Amino acid sequence: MSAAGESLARIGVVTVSDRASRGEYADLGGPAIAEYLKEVLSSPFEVIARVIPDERAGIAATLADLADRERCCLIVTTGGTGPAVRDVTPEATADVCSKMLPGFGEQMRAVSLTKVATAILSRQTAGIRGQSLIVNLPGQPRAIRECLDAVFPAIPYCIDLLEGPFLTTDESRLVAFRPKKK
Ligand SMILES: Nc1ncnc2c1ncn2[C@@H]1O[C@H](COP(=O)(O)OP(=O)(O)OP(=O)(O)O)[C@@H](O)[C@H]1O
Ligand SMILES: Nc1nc2c(c(=O)[nH]1)N[C@H]1C(S)=C(S)[C@@H](COP(=O)(O)O)O[C@H]1N2
Repeated sequence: MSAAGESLARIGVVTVSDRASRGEYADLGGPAIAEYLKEVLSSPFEVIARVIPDERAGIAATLADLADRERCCLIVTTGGTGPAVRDVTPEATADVCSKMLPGFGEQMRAVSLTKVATAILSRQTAGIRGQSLIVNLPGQPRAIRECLDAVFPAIPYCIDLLEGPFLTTDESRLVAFRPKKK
């Protein structure tokens, strides 16, 4: 609990990139996700960040650890969603989830396609493991904001349904959608 009595949300940020994990280039994706969360969320949260190679078993183990041991209510990945041989983030996500939420990928691709024709190449998806929502984003750092803006309005309510922390947003930046209670 924070000083204000609100529970501190833990959010996992996973960069899946062979080259960033080897230090061949600086990871711009993970910090861009953390920056986005700082801009949009008005409730307290902390980020638990990982940078890992495009290995299916390692990605699955990282996602499971962030969900089960680190108790992250939300885990956002970047990279490894495309058609290349080593792009296996959606498969690793499905490996550890009990339910998939295909609407997230559909919505992110629909919005991204208005910006870039190659958005069709991303197989990005989302799913639930225990009380964690896992959302995939493409590796291009510039895709992060476009994709998160497309789906973030639904994320706080999804986390409510998983009985996680009550996330609030800076409404001058992004309005979260919660159906009215009857
Ligand atoms: N985390 C990152 N930080 C900075 N740039 C990135 C990152 N991930 C990807 N990129 C950039 O976006 C491009 C496309 O991303 P993609 O995930 O397809 O990379 P890749 O070619 O599979 O290589 P790698 O897995 O080594 O990042 C990369 O070639 C790189 O220029
Ligand atoms: N919004 C957005 N979506 C995007 C892109 C982008 O630049 N912006 N890049 C596309 C490209 S070029 C690829 S190959 C796929 C998969 O990228 P990944 O393998 O880095 O996850 O995401 C696509 N989706």
